[in-house]
Amino acid sequence: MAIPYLPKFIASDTSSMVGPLLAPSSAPLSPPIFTQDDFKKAAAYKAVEFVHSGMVLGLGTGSTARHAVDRIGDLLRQGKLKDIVGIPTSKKTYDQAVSLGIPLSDLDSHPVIDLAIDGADEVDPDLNLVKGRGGSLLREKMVECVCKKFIVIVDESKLVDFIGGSGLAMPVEVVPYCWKFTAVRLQNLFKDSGCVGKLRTVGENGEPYVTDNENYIVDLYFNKDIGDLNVASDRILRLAGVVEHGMFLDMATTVIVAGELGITIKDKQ
Ligand SMILES: O=C(CO)[C@H](O)[C@H](O)COP(=O)(O)O
Repeated sequence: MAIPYLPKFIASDTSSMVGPLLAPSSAPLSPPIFTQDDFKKAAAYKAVEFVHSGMVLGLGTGSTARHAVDRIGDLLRQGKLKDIVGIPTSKKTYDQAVSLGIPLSDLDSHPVIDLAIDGADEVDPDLNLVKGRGGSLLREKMVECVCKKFIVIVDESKLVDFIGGSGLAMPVEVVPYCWKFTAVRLQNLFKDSGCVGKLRTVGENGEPYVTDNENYIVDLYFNKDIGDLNVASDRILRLAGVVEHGMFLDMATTVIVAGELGITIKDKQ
């Protein structure tokens, strides 16, 4: 279902609108120009329409999910949502939610989640995802695999023909112990797909990126389709030293895509 009225979903905050949308009505008509962040926000706001008072909510991580968490905070403050409990998927989201006054809990106290809203790095035609380029894949997967509904929010640049199809990383969280050994073993699993594994680093000195769980991330790059994703998933998870990978297979129940043509809602068949 394509809804060709993107501005409708971001109309409550016109500060993010750019170009002719802010121009006076007497200005010459020209096509509105939206930024990628406008699309992220539009998808996020649409997803928050599915949030109801009393829900236990999985709160995603990343620049798209951030808009959804902000919106939930706004609605709580305005009294339009009540009795929400948020389960954050990262320390960053925890901090954001605390700053917005969103009541928080964890999976020990709330093992079943009504709805999770999160971004993704890739979405394939079957709604399989790559997540974790923001580094939070483990907690995201723990939260999102126990939710009744999982809404993924993306701008249209995240749509791919096959997982790995963006040419960007498929992250794997590994224990720091002998990570090089694990990276080589991961790479060897997908030799036929030209797989290259690189340790994710930060800063000028190339220090390893450390996840919220004190692990490292090996980013896998493929130069072609890796085939059966469930087989690939099993092979990765069988390697000692691997904690979790960023393929979220058969988990999304709905994907909301925002782009030049408006918002599209895709439901898992
Ligand atoms: O998986 C994630 C973090 O681990 C993010 O949801 C994913 O990287 C998308 O991020 P963004 O919305 O900033 O593009």
